[in-house]
Parts: sequence; structure tokens; C-alpha cells
Amino acid sequence: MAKTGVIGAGSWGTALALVLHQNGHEVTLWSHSEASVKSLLKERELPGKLPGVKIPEEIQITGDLEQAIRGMDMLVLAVPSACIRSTARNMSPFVADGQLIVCVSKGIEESTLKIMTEVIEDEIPNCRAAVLSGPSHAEEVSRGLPTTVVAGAHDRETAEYIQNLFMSRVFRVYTSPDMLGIELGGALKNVIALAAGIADGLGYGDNTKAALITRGIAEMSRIGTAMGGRQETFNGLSGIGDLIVTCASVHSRNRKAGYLMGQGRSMQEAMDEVKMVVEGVYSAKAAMALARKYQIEIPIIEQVNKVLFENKSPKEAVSELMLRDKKIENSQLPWE
Ligand SMILES: NC(=O)c1ccc[n+]([C@@H]2O[C@H](COP(=O)([O-])OP(=O)(O)OC[C@H]3O[C@@H](n4cnc5c(N)ncnc54)[C@H](O)[C@@H]3O)[C@@H](O)[C@H]2O)c1
Ligand SMILES: O=P(O)(O)OC[C@H](O)CO
Repeated sequence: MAKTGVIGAGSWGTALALVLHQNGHEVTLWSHSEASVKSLLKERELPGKLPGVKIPEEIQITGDLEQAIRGMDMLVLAVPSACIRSTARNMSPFVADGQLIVCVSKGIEESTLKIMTEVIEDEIPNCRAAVLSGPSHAEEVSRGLPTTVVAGAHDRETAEYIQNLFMSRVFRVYTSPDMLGIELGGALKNVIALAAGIADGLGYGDNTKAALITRGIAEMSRIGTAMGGRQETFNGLSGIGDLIVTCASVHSRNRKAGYLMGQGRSMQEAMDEVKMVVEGVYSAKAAMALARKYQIEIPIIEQVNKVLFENKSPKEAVSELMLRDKKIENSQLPWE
């Protein structure tokens, strides 16, 4: 049995706390908000996010960061990506040399274009940062529905340690050395999922969705491999796997926000209505900046940015994508 601290008591932090608890580990769940600590202690439930899912009494709930960190064999960091740097900075005084921090947040820092584990390592240089990602909605994991994810770490022993702590009859964990590819896949798929939601909101069909997923993974892979991620990772759970679930699932916050925009809401109205973090909105600009830096064409992500930040009509954005110059499907397969 391991001692674990989960930092962030939103839907994902809570679902992973349940997985660890069900695997027999000791779990302390931290929330930054006093009101949410009070409500969690009283209700033992996350109303509005994971309704009907009980949080067992054995899971300790706290607002004291030090209590959630000191002496833990593994920390899981599950706050929204925009809060990763500030949260890591607040954690830093309590983190021991070599203490393991598994990041489960999906994003790219807009100001530095760093992935989340790089941000954590900036703020807590003495920690051991790792990642856990893949097609995994909290709503399903918290109900024990079969799910598969991948644990990425700088060394094999760490990845296998994370695998052992999380793996269960319903939560299957693979390992990988490609942390960069895993994290970029998790962040970029959210931007494509906004596009898939927009298409749904416009009333387009399954053909459109399949096109966005297929051309979307091509854009994600182009950015990711230019930065040093592996194509194999984009073909795997944290790449195409997570893209499929996020573009298709009724649970997806990104797809839902896109849907609302396709129906005519502004970005802010859509985010307010979803009520949970819509990470694609934050990663969209970072993806554009990366594409400019590496001189990569990302037409879908570019149109999503225009809808989000330039008030472009979703219908016009789709039409512009359809009317781009004629292309060969795959530049690796040129006519001789
Ligand atoms: N929900 C999922 O199914 C799921 C699955 C995989 C990964 N993720 C990722 O996990 C991360 C968290 O998502 P979520 O769905 O749990 O979000 P959520 O909206 O359910 O909860 C976010 C939590 O962060 C807390 N928070 C807000 N501001 C904060 C701050 N300044 N400092 C610390 N905490 C703060 C909120 O109180 C809330 O508890 C995201 O990066 C998301 O992409 C989510
Ligand atoms: O609900 P979303 O769109 O934030 O996606 C959640 C997870 O990343 C799915 O794996």
C-alpha cells in the first residue's frame, strides 16, 4: 500500500483518488477552495460534476497543501493547466528531493510554450515529474467503466511504479518513455475536439466528424514530431485514442463548448455554460504559436483560433477549410 496525495479535487482528481483508494492505497485529496473542502467533507460527493458517486470516508479531504504532500509516495497533480505553475510554486516548499509528481492535467503554457511537466520541473526542480494520460473521462472512470491510459516518465522504473499503483481490473495502464508526445497529444486533442463540437453544433454529420479526427491527428502529429515527440505516441492512447473519445463523447467539456459555439454562443458564454475547465480554449493559442515557430500548417487549429478569438462565424470557418487549395493526402506518399 502506498501513501498518495491528489492535488486538485475537480472531476479528474476525484476520479483518480477513487481509483487509488479502490486499489488499497491511502489517499489524501486536496482542494484549493475552502468552500469545496467543506462541501466535500459534508456531502462526500461532487454535485454537478460526478453526481451519485460517493467519496468514501477513508479518503482524507483537506485544504492544507503541506498535509497532502509530506511523506507521500506519489503525488497526482490534477488542477487546470492554467493553474499548474502557481500550484507547483505553492507545493514546492513541501516537496522532498525526488518525490514523484504525476501530472494528469492537459495543456501547454501559453507564455512559455512548455508542457506541464516542464512547468512543474521549473517550479520544483528537485521533484521527479511524470505524466498519466489517455482516453479517460472522469464520469466513466468514477463509475468503474473499463479505461486504458499511458504512464510516461523519464525512467522505466518510475513509469512501472505509476503503472503498479493505478492498474486495476477496470483501469489498465501502459508505460512509455515519450513524455513529450504524450503531453502534446493530450493538450492538442482538446483544440480539435472544439472543432468537432462546433461541427456537431452546426448540425453536420459523422462524415465531418471523421474528417476532423483524421485531419486533426495529422496536425497534432506534425507539431508533435517537429518538437521531438514520437509518431508512435500520436498513433496510441494519448494521441488518436484521446482524440477519438474527446471528439465523440457526451462527457467531453471541449466538445460541448464547441457544440454551444456551433449553436451560436460566444466563447465566454460556452465556457460559462460548461462550468468545468475547457482546456482547448487555453491550448489553442499555444498551438498556433508552436506552428509558427516550427513552420507547420495547422488549418483546423487555425480556424478554431479564428472562431474563438476573432469572432469568425463557425460556418465560414468550415467553408474555408473545405475550399483550401487542392492537396495530396499524405506528403510522405508523393507521386514520383
Ligand atoms: N475531467 C476529465 O475527465 C479529465 C480527464 C483527463 C484529464 N483531465 C484534465 O485534468 C485537469 C483538471 O480537469 P477537471 O476536469 O478535473 O476540472 P474541473 O473543472 O472538474 O475541476 C478543476 C478543479 O481545479 C480547481 N481550481 C480552480 N482554480 C484553481 C487554482 N487557482 N488553483 C488550484 N486549483 C484550482 C477547482 O476548484 C476544481 O476543483 C484538466 O487539465 C483536464 O484536461 C480531465
Ligand atoms: O472533457 P474534456 O474535453 O476536458 O476531456 C477530458 C479528457 O481529456 C478525456 O480524455
